[in-house]
Amino acid sequence: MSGRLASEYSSWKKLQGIYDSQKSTLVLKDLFTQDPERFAKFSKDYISKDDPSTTLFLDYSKNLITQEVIDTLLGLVREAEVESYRDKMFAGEHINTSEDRAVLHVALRNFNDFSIQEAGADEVAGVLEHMKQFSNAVRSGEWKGYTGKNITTIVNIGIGGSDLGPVMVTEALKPYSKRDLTAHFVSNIDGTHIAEILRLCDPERTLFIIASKTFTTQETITNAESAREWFLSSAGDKAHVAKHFVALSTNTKAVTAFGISSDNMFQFWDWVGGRYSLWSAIGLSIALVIGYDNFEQLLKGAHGMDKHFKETPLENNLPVLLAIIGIWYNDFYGSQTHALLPYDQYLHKFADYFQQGDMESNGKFITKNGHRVNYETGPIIWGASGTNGQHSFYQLVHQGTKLIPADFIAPATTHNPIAHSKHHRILLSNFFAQPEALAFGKTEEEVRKELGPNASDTLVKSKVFEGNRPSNSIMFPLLTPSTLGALIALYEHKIFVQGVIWGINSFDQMGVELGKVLAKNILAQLEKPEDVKGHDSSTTGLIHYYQKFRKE
Ligand SMILES: O=P(O)(O)OC[C@H]1O[C@@H](O)[C@@H](O)[C@@H](O)[C@@H]1O
Repeated sequence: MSGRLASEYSSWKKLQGIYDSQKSTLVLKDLFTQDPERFAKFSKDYISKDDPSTTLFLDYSKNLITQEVIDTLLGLVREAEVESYRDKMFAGEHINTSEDRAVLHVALRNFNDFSIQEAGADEVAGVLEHMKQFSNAVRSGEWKGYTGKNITTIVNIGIGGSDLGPVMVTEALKPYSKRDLTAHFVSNIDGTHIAEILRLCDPERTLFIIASKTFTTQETITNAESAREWFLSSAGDKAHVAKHFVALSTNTKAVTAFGISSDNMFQFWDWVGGRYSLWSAIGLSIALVIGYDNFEQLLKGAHGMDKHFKETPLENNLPVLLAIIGIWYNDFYGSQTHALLPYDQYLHKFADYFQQGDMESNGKFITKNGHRVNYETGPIIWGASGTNGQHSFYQLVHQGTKLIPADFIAPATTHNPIAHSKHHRILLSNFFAQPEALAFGKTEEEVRKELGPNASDTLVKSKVFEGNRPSNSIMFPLLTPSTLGALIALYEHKIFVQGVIWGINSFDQMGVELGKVLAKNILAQLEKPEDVKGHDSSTTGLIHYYQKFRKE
């Protein structure tokens, strides 16, 4: 991050020039015809240096790029000093400047490879050991509830980064889960969420995991208090809380005040951002569900990608490539969104997860130096698992008026090869067909040929696919814990690279604060109409409407 606005870089200006002069010739059909080597040139294999069985394959040939575009985008990466910022992150420098904090999720999965000096980095192994002991004890049945029964249900209570990561990963790695241990996740303050989950729980066999970095988040603390009240209405004695409540937090004081002993607290540190915290104690529910060894594989998979990001030249660096291609569409083509489309049911929460990961990180208009950007920053992230999306929003992706770059993600093999893998072959045939159709479309001539001479012009036109809609394809042999770790770290570092180029701080989240403050003020005014003060007429009117129906 050089301190300048991205638009001031010479490579940015050059990119604008390339876009203006070459836009009409950047046509995928032609680019593929002109260069039979295009796929070989614009695809990369990732093989983990630590564990060669962990691999990913990235095909980025179906993008509106030439070697010149890529080279110029890489020039942007250099001008923005991304490598130096990356090294600062790994060294523990306080690159989260607004909060004066290091950004060290890489330290949580380091396994002694990188030397990191920040306070707390030397405590990571100890917390992992605590997580290992505890998860083994619960899974083996050695840890008993207050009536001497095994734990069969865990309920993670957390929100945002203290929820989405554990939810996504436990879903993604279900084939590795202990099937007789049920995991629930409560996040919403809406009492319906916890009420419906508690209906499924037996107080004698349920473990509540209160996950909150700050331990002050209103939703989490309120849900945790209601869970404790529900538990005590059966257990009676407060001493039993120790067997059924644990906390994952950086705030020992608040955890103890809640009534959870520090023995049952799993620590982490202020340099772990909420949306980067699944690798920390926040991952306890993951370790409980898939077992500690698999959790460690997840960390190791991410560590392999960290090494790749840190050590690989820019032109072969997968997170860098994803980042610059994203910038090309976001800042030059004017794309507003980016779709994540995993063709893997186990990854059905992947887009939700990176919606927070990306949008909370890069949804900012002020640079680290306090200037307003004069370009677009983070895209809107959305998506759903294939093939469901095809029967819903793909219509707009194919024939709508917007350019929506997309990442298609799929495993070559499945954990569920039912019907001799027939399902998986059909799934993959769609995974291959969609990016092809998006890229190459269907011409009027092709449609006419298909429909015959009697087809009306209108019908023919409605069936034309313009094509030239870009996508990346990411494949891997099987969705294993280490592959998932590498895949998540790939996107984390993509977000990092983009943030550095845009000159913003990807690691604070000031934008979520205002809503919290306003809601607290209003909460104090909800009882009586005469208390409702200081609002616009719309907000006042809405609160008065509520007050007509208000019940205890
Ligand atoms: O883990 P706690 O502190 O409860 O925070 C939960 C979430 O709160 C939100 O307001 C954001 O700041 C998120 O980044 C964070 O993950």
